Amino acid sequence: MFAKKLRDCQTRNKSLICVGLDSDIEKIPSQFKVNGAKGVEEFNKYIISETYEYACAYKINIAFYEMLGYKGIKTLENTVEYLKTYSDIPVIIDAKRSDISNTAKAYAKFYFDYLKVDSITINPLMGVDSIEPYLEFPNSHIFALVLTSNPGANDFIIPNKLYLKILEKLRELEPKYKDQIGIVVGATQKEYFDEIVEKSEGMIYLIPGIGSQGGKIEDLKILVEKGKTMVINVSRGIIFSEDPKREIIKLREDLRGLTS
Ligand SMILES: O=C(O)c1cc(=O)[nH]c(=O)n1[C@@H]1O[C@H](COP(=O)(O)O)[C@@H](O)[C@H]1O
Repeated sequence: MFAKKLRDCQTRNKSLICVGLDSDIEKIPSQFKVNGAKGVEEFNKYIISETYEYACAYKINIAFYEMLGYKGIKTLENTVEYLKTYSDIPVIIDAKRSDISNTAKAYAKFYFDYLKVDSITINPLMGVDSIEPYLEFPNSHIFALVLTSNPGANDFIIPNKLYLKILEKLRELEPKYKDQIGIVVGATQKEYFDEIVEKSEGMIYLIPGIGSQGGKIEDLKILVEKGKTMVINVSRGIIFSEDPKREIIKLREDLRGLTS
C-alpha cells in the first residue's frame, strides 16, 4: 500500500524529498550519454546509489524514457526493477494519464500489473470515469493534478478555481478508494495553499516545482505547520547538480529547518 510504504520510508530516511529521475539524455554527463538508453539506466543507478538513504520516494517522468523508443521503455523497466532492490522505497511514475474508461484501464495495466509501481500521476480533467479505472487495481494509488506548478495554471485552473472543483470530486471518490488518492500541488502556488488545505484533509500531497521552477522550500512552511504528509519532488535540481548527494541532504536539512 503506497501510503504506508511512503510513511515508513519517510520515517526511516527522515526525509520528505522525492528524487525525480527526469534523466534527459541530452543533459546527463557525457560518460553516460555515449551509451544511449543504457547510459540513462547507468546514470539512474548512480543517482539512486547516491540518494537512496536520503529520499522518501522516486518519481520517474515517463517522457524522458518514451522519447528513446523501445530501448527507453526497457530502461524505465530496468530502473523500476533496480529501485525494487532498494529496501521498500516507493516508486511513482509521472505519466499524467487520463482517458475514457477502457483505455484508462489499458494504461493502468502497464503501470500496476506490468511495472508494478506504487503510484502514478493522472490528469483528472476528463472526469470521474477517467479516474476510477486507475483505482481499481489492487494496491494502486494515484496523484491527481489539482493545481499545477507551471505558468499555464493561470489559463484555466486558477481563474475558474478548478482546483477546488477537482478536490470536491476527489473527496467524493475517497470513501470508495480509501488511501488511494493523493493530489499534486505546485510549490510555486503558495497563495492558494490555504484554500487547498481546507479541502484536502488526510490527502497526501505531491509537490513539484522546487528549484528549477522557482519554488522554494520556505514556501512550504504552511503545509509543514498544518502537518500535511508531503512528497516534495526535485528533479533537475538534484540529478543534474554537481553533487546529488550533497544537494538532497541540503534540501532535507532546509526542510527540517522549517519545523525548528
Ligand atoms: O505531476 C508532476 O509531477 C508535475 C506537476 C506539475 O504541476 N509540475 C511539475 O513540474 N510536475 C513534474 O515534476 C517534475 C519537476 O521537475 P523539476 O522542475 O526539474 O524539479 C517534472 O517531472 C514535471 O513533469
